[in-house]
This record gives sequence, C-alpha cells and structure tokens, in this order.
Amino acid sequence: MIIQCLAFEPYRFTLTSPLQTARGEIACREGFVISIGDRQGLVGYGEATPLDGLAMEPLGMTRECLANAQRSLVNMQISSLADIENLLSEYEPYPAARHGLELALVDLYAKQQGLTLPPLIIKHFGGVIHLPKVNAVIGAIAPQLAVIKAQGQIQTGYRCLKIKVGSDDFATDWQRVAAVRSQVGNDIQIRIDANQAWTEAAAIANLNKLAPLDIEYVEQPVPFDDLAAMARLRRSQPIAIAADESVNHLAQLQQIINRQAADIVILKPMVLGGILTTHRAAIIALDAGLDVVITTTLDGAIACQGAMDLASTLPITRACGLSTLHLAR
Ligand SMILES: O=C(O)CCC(=O)c1ccccc1C(=O)O
Repeated sequence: MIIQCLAFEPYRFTLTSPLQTARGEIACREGFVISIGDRQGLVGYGEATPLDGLAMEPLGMTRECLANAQRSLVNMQISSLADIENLLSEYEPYPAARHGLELALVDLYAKQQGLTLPPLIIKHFGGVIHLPKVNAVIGAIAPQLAVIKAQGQIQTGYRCLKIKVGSDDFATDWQRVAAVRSQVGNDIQIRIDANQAWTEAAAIANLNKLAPLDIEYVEQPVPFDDLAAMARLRRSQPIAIAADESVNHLAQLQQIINRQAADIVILKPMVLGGILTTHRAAIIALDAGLDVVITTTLDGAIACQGAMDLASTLPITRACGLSTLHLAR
C-alpha cells in the first residue's frame, strides 16, 4: 500500500473524577487522533496521548513529530509489518507519537487485508484470540470512599481491584486496603500500586503489614531506576513485585529480566511506543518466565481499543488494566 495522506486532530477530555496517585492526580488527558489514508480510500486510525510523569515526550513534541510525519510518510510504500517498524525508527525517542503513527498504519494495513487488528497480529505472530480479564481502579482516596467505590465495582462484575497507595501516610494506605478487603471478602483479587513512592526500607515494612490482606502483587513500590532494590524486595517480603515505570523500553525490560527484579511486568503501549513493540516486549517477558499485564495510560477510545486488541492476542492470565475508557467524560 502507498500512504496517500496523514492528518492529525488535537483532542482533550477530562476524567469523570480525577485519579489520585502517589505522583499527584490525573484530571484530564490531551493528545491527537491520527488518520492515515491510502490510495484506495481506506483510512487507519491511531492516537498519541502522552502522559506527564511517565517516560514520554511532551505534547508539543508529539505535535512536531506528527507534523514531520505528515511530510515524510506520504507516498511511502508499506508491504509488511516490518516496513511499518522500519519507517517509524526515527520516532523511537517519542513513544506517544510513535504509538499513534504505528497504530494508524497497522490499522490501515489490517483494513487492506479485510482484517481487524487481533487476527492480523495472530497471522503474523501466532497465538489465539481470547478476551482478557480486567481490573477496576481505586485511587488513593479516603478509606470510606474507597469502600463505596469497591462496592459499586464488585456489583458491576469486576473480580480484581487495583488500589493506589503511597500518597498519604501509610496508616491511611493500610486502612484503605484493609477496608476494601473486609468489604469485598476473600474471593476478590486485590493488587496495589505505589507508583514509586516508597524507599526500600519503607516498602519492606509496609508490604509486610499489607501481606495478611492477601495482595496479588504490588506495582512499582520503589523508584523506577532502583532495580537492585526491586530484586531484593522479591526476597525480603511476601508480596509479588510488578515493574511498571521501570519498563520504558526493551533494554530496560532486559535489565529487569537479567537482574530478576520483578515477578510481573506491566506493559503500556503508549509508553513503549506502540502495540508492535509491546507485543515484542510481552513475548520476551513471557519467554523469560515473567507474568505480563497490559494497561492503558488512561487513553482515549482508539488507544484503549488498540491495547485491548493487543492483549487479546497474548497468553495473559492476570487481569489487565484495560478498563479505563469509562473514566473519560
Ligand atoms: O492499571 C490500570 O488499571 C489502569 C492504568 C493506570 O492505573 C495508570 C494510568 C495512567 C498512568 C499510570 C497508571 C498506573 O498504572 O500507574
């Protein structure tokens, strides 16, 4: 196929209620919807929505990348997924822009073959399509509010809750998790996310106190670059360790594997620069014996669907963080 045109539109949405995390609150999301057309009139859609605080380029840089792509990608020929990856190599330092361009190109390439993304991915990489389980998210809110929120989520059918911790004093974190556990009973999975908030010593103390509440895993208990502490934490307290902010690109994933710094890796397509890169990361992690969880970065509809399509092609058993679109107003 030959790329005929590339357009991008800025868009912005607020969240129905801001998500409170240890790194502040996320209240709105801003990015670009990208459409790429071919000479037959087919159009593929992508989304580039960088998030402050994660390892992504700022929004202005995303815009520059897309404007550059408008000049450089038109009239280019694509005959394979490898061609798409080669065309986008210069965008590797700009993961949100790369994500949006890749998704639009892969979507267009799939449409040319009369396919949607999951069968296209399976045709190229193998696997079977399944519907991933998902978790609900509870921010670092007051324990009584967390209980009410959890009650609603369980009534809606969620069987796995992810609770944010690390933003208050630990007593409030513990109360939040304990109150939700006693509300939902023992059949519901609870995972927690500290978003890098703790020192190693605090993590050991806090996780030992939380362990009796039956915690599936803790995401990113310590700063992203302290893989040595992550590796030690796996042995110095009972809760499984998930790396999230520590996985910004494939080289970091390899470090985590080499240093045995996590039991689980959280892979975010917007952070890793696209669903193809994330597919590669997932296969590397699974082959190394790590569990994989795919999550959005609270994106819009196009990126959320892309992440879901990707997850549906991978042998993932744990609940994924893919149920976030309803947070958009
Ligand atoms: O994991 C989920 O369920 C949703 C994703 C999520 O919580 C998130 C969303 C945006 C930025 C960071 C995070 C995070 O996992 O820390």
